[in-house]
Amino acid sequence: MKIVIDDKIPYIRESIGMITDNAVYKKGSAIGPDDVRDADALIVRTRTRCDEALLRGSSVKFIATATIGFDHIDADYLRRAGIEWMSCPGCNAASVAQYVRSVLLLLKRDRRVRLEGMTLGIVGCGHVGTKVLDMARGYGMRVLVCDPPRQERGDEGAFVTMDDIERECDIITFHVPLTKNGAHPTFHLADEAFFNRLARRPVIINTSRGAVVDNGALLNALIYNKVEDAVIDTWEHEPDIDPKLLGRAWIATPHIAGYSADGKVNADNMVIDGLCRHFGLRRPPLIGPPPLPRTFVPAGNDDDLRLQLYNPLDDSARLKASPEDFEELRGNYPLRREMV
Ligand SMILES: NC(=O)C1=CN([C@@H]2O[C@H](COP(=O)(O)OP(=O)(O)OC[C@H]3O[C@@H](n4cnc5c(N)ncnc54)[C@H](O)[C@@H]3O)[C@@H](O)[C@H]2O)C=CC1
Ligand SMILES: O=C(O)C(=O)[C@H](O)COP(=O)(O)O
Repeated sequence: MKIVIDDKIPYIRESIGMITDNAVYKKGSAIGPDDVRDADALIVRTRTRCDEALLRGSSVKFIATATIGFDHIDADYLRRAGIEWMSCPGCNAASVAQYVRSVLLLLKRDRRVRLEGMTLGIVGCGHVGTKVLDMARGYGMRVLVCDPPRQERGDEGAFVTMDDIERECDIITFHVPLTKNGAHPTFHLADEAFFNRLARRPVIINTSRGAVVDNGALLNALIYNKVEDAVIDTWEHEPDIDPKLLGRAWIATPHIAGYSADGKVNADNMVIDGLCRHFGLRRPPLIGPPPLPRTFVPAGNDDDLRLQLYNPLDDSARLKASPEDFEELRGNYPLRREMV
């Protein structure tokens, strides 16, 4: 069985080696029709667009993306082509929540913000948003949740409109998938009109997908003081990000909010499960995350410990110093642990 695999999926090689001796590892953005023509399965990240241009005429029967987001998968084409596919729902949700928690702790420590006095708006409350909700409530924050699809399904919980988010929030964080169709598309959900309606000069956090926020409109909102600050992990046109927006953002990271070792291992295990189920194979043993480095010595109170485990300002400094290395910074990322 031939499996083509993105070469930046960590920890997976040993398990794949127990499944096939014909695994081809390649840079995600370089995987092309010639690579997949005679393949049975494809294991990708967000850097491989899986559509007709890649797959027409190939023998691929199964695709797994080791990510939560799947806007790089052309699901309609795969259905028509009879190719089964899977993503990894929730795999790195705790990692993204860790990122947002660290941002809140930096606001508290470095900006002297009293979290108990703040209103946080969560736009999109699925795997990630729910973890952010629990965490923010734990800090005594008032939290407003906008999630029209869940509200329409009659899910439990109090939901608000985007108008409420715009009017009442001091911090707004986006956790939606990138969609262009359907009843509630998220492409440019935060556009110029959104920024013009903001009442409280909030901090904007985007760890979802770059194009959920119109980056040009966000830049103008920063320039004209409509927002207090921006924390940007996901960018329009990655890796060619807007240098002006990079310069203005308080925290600017290269799409690594989900890059915990724990999240990567979760994704690997889900992918291996799906692959073995699809092809009726015996499952190799579960993969586990690596231990924390011996040099890690916990110090201080709970806030200090959490910032010691992960401080996004470190990633931000690296990206600001060399934005041209956006993909390298991701590809060679020192994966963090979510907890001790
Ligand atoms: N920066 C990073 O490293 C990572 C980014 N992500 C991104 O975060 C997104 C969210 O992840 P999850 O929470 O796991 O997804 P999820 O699918 O569990 O939750 C998304 C939520 O957004 C809601 N939603 C959809 N359209 C909406 C709209 N127009 N307005 C408000 N809510 C809307 C859905 O009803 C759902 O509850 C992913 O789709 C992915 O693009 C995910 C993991 C890592
Ligand atoms: O899971 C997702 O969705 C993400 O955005 C990942 O955390 C990052 O994607 P890749 O770097 O693995 O493509």
